[in-house]
Amino acid sequence: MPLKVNEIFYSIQGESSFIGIPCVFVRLTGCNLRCSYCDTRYAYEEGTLWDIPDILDRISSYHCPLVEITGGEPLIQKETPLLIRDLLDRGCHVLLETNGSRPIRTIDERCVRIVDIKCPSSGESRSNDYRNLDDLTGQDEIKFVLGERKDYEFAKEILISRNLANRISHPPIFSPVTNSLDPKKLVRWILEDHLPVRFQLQLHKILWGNDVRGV
Ligand SMILES: C[S@@+](CC[C@H](N)C(=O)[O-])C[C@H]1O[C@@H](n2cnc3c(N)ncnc32)[C@H](O)[C@@H]1O
Ligand SMILES: Nc1nc2[nH]cc(C(=O)O)c2c(=O)[nH]1
Ligand code: SF4
Ligand SMILES: [Mg+2]
Repeated sequence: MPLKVNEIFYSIQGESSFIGIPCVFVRLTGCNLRCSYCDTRYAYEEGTLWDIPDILDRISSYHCPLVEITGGEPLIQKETPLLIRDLLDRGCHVLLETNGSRPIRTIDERCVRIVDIKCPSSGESRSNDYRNLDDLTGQDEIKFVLGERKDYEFAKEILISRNLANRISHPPIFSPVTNSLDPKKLVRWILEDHLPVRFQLQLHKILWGNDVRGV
């Protein structure tokens, strides 16, 4: 069965602990959520059907060992676990960016699963499936994208009550919604509360601008 693909491109990883490393991105079409701040609405519908061998060929043409599967929401397509397993079997280092509403346990543990926990201002915080937290391996990553103070309080509460910093080897990531929450404000809050998190900005947007696709 084919996968619906929005875009495949080669860029600098702009998020996660892999920030700054060359990476091939496979952006899959379709999403089950509608976050208020989503910067990838063009991936909700647009895309073409690709067989897995053709995706693998395109990826290998970039001669890059790091591959990220993103979207849209990658876990709503049935074939995504197979694509990821095939990439891992070929020796790729694979990252999965997921909204955390679908079970990550369907994905090979050799893959780094980057799980977003949606905050109130996204309008999708009821979609979080917290059972995913029990399935994290040490190399997986957790991320909060924050639009306002209420989101920060929400993320802080989950961080502490669910002991997130001790479930994974990298610090959980706190990022501001780009061009919405003042990044300096977020940094001040983190420092005031001495939170064991990693503040992060979307590097690709700093480099190339906000609405540029394929970067
Ligand atoms: C476009 S989503 C695709 C993967 C998956 N649907 C998810 O939400 O994690 C990739 C990442 O971009 C983040 N993101 C989307 N719009 C953003 C914005 N305006 N500012 C900052 N981060 C944003 C999401 O929270 C997510 O961590
Ligand atoms: N350069 C770059 N890095 C990214 N990291 C995660 C992205 C995503 O949209 O999931 C992304 C993206 O769209 N571009
Ligand atoms: S889950 Fe990801 S792709 Fe879907 S609407 Fe939210 S940010 Fe956009
Ligand atoms: Mg993006």
